[in-house]
Amino acid sequence: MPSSKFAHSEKYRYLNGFSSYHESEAIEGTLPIGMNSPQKHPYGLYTEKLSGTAFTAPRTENLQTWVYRIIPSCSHGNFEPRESSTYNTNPENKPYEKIHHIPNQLRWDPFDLDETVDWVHSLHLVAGAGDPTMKNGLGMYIYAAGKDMGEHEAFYSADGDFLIVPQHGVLDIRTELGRILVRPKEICVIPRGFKYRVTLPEGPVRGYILELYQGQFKLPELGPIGSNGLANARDFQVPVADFDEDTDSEWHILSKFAGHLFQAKQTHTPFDVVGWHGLYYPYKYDLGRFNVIGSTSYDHPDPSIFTVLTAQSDHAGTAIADFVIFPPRWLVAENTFRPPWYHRNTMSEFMGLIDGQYDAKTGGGFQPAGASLHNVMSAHGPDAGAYEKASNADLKPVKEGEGSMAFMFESCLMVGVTEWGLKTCKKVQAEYNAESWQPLKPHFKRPTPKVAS
Ligand SMILES: O=C(O)Cc1cc(O)ccc1O
Ligand SMILES: [Fe+2]
Repeated sequence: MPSSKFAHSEKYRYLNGFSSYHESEAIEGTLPIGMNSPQKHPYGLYTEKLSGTAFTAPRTENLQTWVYRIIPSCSHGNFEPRESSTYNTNPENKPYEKIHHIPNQLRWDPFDLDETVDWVHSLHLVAGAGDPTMKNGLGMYIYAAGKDMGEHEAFYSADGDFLIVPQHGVLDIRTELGRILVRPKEICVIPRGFKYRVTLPEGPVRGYILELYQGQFKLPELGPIGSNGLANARDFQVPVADFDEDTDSEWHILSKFAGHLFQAKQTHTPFDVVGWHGLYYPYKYDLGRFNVIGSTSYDHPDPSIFTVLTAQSDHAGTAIADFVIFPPRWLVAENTFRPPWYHRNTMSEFMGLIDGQYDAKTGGGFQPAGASLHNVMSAHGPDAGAYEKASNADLKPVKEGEGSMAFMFESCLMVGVTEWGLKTCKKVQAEYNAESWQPLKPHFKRPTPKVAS
């Protein structure tokens, strides 16, 4: 259930609605009426447009936002490379970052907190496919930070949309369009290009990110479910305009561009948008508001019923990235093996755990802040302990996963693991398969042949 702690507060105010046309003005009269680009703005603001899709994208896909700001974004010094020998999140950039494509099931112990770095330097690419320069594929990151970004620093990614899944700690994200506070069991999407500054009001943070190099996240179709259910559009929250007037200080704009870090200086804050309107914006969502649908008769349905957001490939029904959650829910299916079935999937499945336990794994090896990857056609399913438990369970209604939240980044692409993900982080569990599935015993009993009478 959604929790009351997610109530509104003064500093963070939101507009409700996914895919809605939104508008917000911090000073009344900022947004021109009946036009976008007045010759002279009444308050002396500059008009600027941020396009999230091609100008000519069909109306159903077209995303853009008009901002009215004190100084336009283009007023800055040249971008220079920063930390060019160490900062690399481009999965195709093989001379710097080796990518391993391996069919083994992989599982990681919880990733460490790192209090020495800020948001920008906290990003570790663990796995990915495709290439941001070709605008195809996705990257999966772990972030772990303990420092606020510099007081006069802002960051943006030109490479893709960030879907941020906090596991520990609170992110205070000041974006060009307004402020967002994100806590564990909430998520946030910062689309390509938006500048933001992350501070940590409650100390160290850790979590997961899916960076989508192509397309956009949408709500999944509901088909026969009807017009409500899963993540409901009105529960997505978009920040309201909130600006500073600062045209004196030196600001550093950090850009993640083709997986590398660049920096430019400017003498004004990028957080100077007095009003905006459009369809392209950052947003957050409280996973506690997800309306879970499940089997009320028999059998375990496909996990697609738990899809919060999907980014489709050009082939309808096949996702470059699905963001799927496993929230607390009632299990009532009769005469049914209730955990996930054993399976092999043409899609790759990267999983993380925000809190609690996941029903397919009893051995304690899949822990909050850890992860697993079951790549294209890599066989997986309940571990031996989970199999024993579920195949002998008394099938009364049970509340599964009270207090827990696992999630999956599912992709149609074969995912490569970075050198950091496979080796440097030192979290890969060598015995994952040996401990999980090799203990599975045969239970086969040949039926006694019928004797002809
Ligand atoms: O493998 C997993 O644990 C994820 C998963 C869950 C489920 O309920 C059905 C299929 C599936 O891949
Ligand atoms: Fe699976």
